[in-house]
Amino acid sequence: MSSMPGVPNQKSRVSDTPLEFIVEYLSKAKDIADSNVNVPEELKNNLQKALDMASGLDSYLERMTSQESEPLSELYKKTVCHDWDQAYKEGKTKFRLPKECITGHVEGQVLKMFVHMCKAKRILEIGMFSGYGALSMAEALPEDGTLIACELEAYLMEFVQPIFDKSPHGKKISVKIGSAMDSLKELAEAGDQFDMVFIDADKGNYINYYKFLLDNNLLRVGGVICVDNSLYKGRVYLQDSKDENGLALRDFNESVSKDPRVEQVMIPLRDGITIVRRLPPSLATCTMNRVTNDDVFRGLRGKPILDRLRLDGKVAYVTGAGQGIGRAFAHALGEAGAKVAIVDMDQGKAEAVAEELTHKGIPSMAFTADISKPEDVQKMVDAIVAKWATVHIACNNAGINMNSASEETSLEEWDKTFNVNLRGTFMCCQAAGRVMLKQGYGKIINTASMASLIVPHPQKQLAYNASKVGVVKLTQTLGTEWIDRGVRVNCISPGIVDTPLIHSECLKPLVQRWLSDIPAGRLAHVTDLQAAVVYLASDASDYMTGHNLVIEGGQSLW
Ligand SMILES: C[S@@+](CC[C@H](N)C(=O)[O-])C[C@H]1O[C@@H](n2cnc3c(N)ncnc32)[C@H](O)[C@@H]1O
Repeated sequence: MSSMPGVPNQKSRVSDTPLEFIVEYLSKAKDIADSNVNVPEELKNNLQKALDMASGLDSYLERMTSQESEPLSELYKKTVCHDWDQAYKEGKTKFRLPKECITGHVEGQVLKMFVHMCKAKRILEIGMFSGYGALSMAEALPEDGTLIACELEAYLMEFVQPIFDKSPHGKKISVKIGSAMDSLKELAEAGDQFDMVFIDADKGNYINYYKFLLDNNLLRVGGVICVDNSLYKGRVYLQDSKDENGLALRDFNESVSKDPRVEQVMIPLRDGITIVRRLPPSLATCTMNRVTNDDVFRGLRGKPILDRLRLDGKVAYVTGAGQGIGRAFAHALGEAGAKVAIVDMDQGKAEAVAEELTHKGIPSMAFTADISKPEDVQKMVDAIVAKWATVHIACNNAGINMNSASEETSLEEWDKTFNVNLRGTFMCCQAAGRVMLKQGYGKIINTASMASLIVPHPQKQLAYNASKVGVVKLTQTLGTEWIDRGVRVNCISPGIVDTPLIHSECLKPLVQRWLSDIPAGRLAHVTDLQAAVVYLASDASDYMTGHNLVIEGGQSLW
């Protein structure tokens, strides 16, 4: 943080960290050395170097750390400028609150990083004070994330709320006023659980908070507790220390270091911050507690269910990925960890979507192909194998739909539709399938349609409907023929998807008609289909093959 007029900087606001003490002692030693002619120059020089080294560290950390947000900066300023002694004298606070206990810029950023790194969605803070740590962590929470802050002093709520209200992240925070232990009991009673907890309240109770969190499952397995002040002014390791809080923290640190339920590391940041991670239950405790230690308990191959949906290291392609469903599939596969080749007839669109993925840090490539042409299909698979050595996931999504009354459907329209929708999909299955059969592993996901089950109306689309029934039969046949060689083939049948085109004036009556046929009361969004493609592409669906996964808001049931 750059120092603001009238606002003390980090150096003057923190006066009790081990580093600050070292600076103070070095400074005193240097003064004594300088005033004594008998002290050798070399000793004075070394003292100066040690002093420079120690005193420059905090401000360097400040400068090299990302700037805080405007609301955090305002919160900091408001906190350090507030007369806390006066608030105490006027009976607004039960205790005298020292402004130095604010978490502050660097530590706030560290907490924010932890939230990002452990992808926390639910956070508990014990000891909020003026809300700097709470708002820092809330900034890193996703939109639907929540932070519950426990705070003894009701006055702090009115102090901080106006700034929480100014921040777009303030609404994620709810404050529980009262003794933190009472709040913890309430949360445990309600069966609440947290991904991350920040303990920063009365030091004597740290051990009680910690034990209660673990004994009552308030911290999920794999979750972390960040403990502030774990170095407590250095008192935890100075043998002659009599400081009550220092001794409490020393006992606390000892207890944590002996607790087999966790692993921990102490970081010498400011007054010390310990990161404690709750470990999965050990085999020994499983046997003791008569737990059935099988794949269900441990997760297949040790992976919890959401990890089994990950596609890390997988190579995928999606045809028709330049827009609509294909684009949504490509993003979903990439977000789940796969490298994705964006295949489309339109080079510009393929490149634009590949660029979107690159922007999100997903390895991708653009490839132009007309999947009704055998040579294009083979070149597509060859190009992907040349770049990424293999294909694990083939998403054959490209398709066309032309409307005409059946008695007027031309052979040209019929052939064109079948050439893309069925013949093209078959050629893609075959070209990708050959690579997959050779390596004994593959996931093919074809895009069929709800039209494979019902006859969508009132529009007339015979060739499309018939071609999509063909895609389902193609899927069922390949799915059963190839499964014993590690290749699963499934298809997704979307209902009517909401696209910009559908909103044109002339299609309005048609949309009204469709809506009355859909139990879900709305058209499908491309995002409704994303989880399905990830599931079918992942190892979680290994026992599923030849399946037609229908996602149509219930339309085919009416
Ligand atoms: C070190 S400050 C917290 C700083 C804060 N985490 C931040 O980010 O700036 C400690 C806070 O804990 C609160 N506190 C102390 N004892 C408490 C208790 N038993 N229950 C709840 N809050 C408590 C104090 O009122 C004070 O606001």
